[in-house]
Amino acid sequence: MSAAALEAVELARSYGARTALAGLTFSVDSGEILGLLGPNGAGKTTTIRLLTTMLRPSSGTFSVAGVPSTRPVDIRRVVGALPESAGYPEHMTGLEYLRYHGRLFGLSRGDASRTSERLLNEVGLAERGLSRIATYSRGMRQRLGIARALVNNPAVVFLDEPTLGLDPAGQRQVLGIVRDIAQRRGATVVLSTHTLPDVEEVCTKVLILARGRVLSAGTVDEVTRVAAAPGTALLRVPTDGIHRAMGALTAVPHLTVEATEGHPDVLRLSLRERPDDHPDSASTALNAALRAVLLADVPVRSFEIEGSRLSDAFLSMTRRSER
Ligand SMILES: Nc1ncnc2c1ncn2[C@@H]1O[C@H](COP(=O)(O)OP(=O)(O)OP(=O)(O)O)[C@@H](O)[C@H]1O
Repeated sequence: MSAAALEAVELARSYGARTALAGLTFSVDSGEILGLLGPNGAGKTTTIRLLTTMLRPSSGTFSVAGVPSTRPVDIRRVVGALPESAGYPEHMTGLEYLRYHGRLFGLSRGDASRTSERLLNEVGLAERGLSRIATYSRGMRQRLGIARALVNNPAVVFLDEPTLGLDPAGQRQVLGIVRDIAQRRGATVVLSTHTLPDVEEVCTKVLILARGRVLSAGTVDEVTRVAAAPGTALLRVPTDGIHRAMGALTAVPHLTVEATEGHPDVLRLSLRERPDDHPDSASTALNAALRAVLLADVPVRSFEIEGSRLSDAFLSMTRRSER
């Protein structure tokens, strides 16, 4: 059995004729935080539901902490999950809620109480453990949901959009907890989100899905470098040189030149087609563009290559997958 905390091999799921997930293969180690990204309908929730055994795969296998997917009851013992829209019993206190879930996992009364108090502390709810959940804010509910997902001391924790709808302070708190889960507990976290800055901030790895397929996987740096790599650039020249610059750029192959709204001195250069997806080919075309403008004696005020952030990578890859 593999040493990875979480491993999937050719995992697929269809709903009738619709393929929600096709051939998902990846692995993550203990203590890693994997960002699961993708536009609506990409297959993120399906992935989480498969890996937490709420859904059966149409084909493929996976393992969690060495437990194979053929043993779903045992998998449930080693995973924890915060679903996308978790509901809570409003009349219970946070402490009662966690104790109840501890008991469901077979903890003794004493252990369930001790574990619940420790978890309330871990998610910053120690002061509010005796208040009814009805009085909790959205951020407090999310943190309680994360505490619940940790009740069985899982090897892998799945969090579906944990920062959705939280204010910046609430987001910070949740991301701090996510980091602690990985660093202090040594657990693996799978974080499904649309919030790219969250991923850049806490994730060690990223998996980008679109239409049920993997578009890219690797560290944040790798994904950003390969996908977003210099695909567009902003060129600033004196306003009276703009037509000359445009004329010079028409000779550069694979390049689209557009004006930018509200900035008469700025042109956006992008690659019309890519002979291959190698980042160097994009750099070569943009370098040729810059050279052409300089050879036409147009003074270049600035030349900024875009695409060094994960959000650019995400947009460029998901846009390409729509074609
Ligand atoms: N129960 C179902 N029956 C039929 N089709 C489904 C079902 N659940 C999901 N799908 C389809 O499977 C695909 C993947 O959906 P999924 O919910 O996994 O995407 P997602 O990435 O989580 O999207 P979102 O970001 O909107 O939550 C979509 O095309 C969706 O319409």
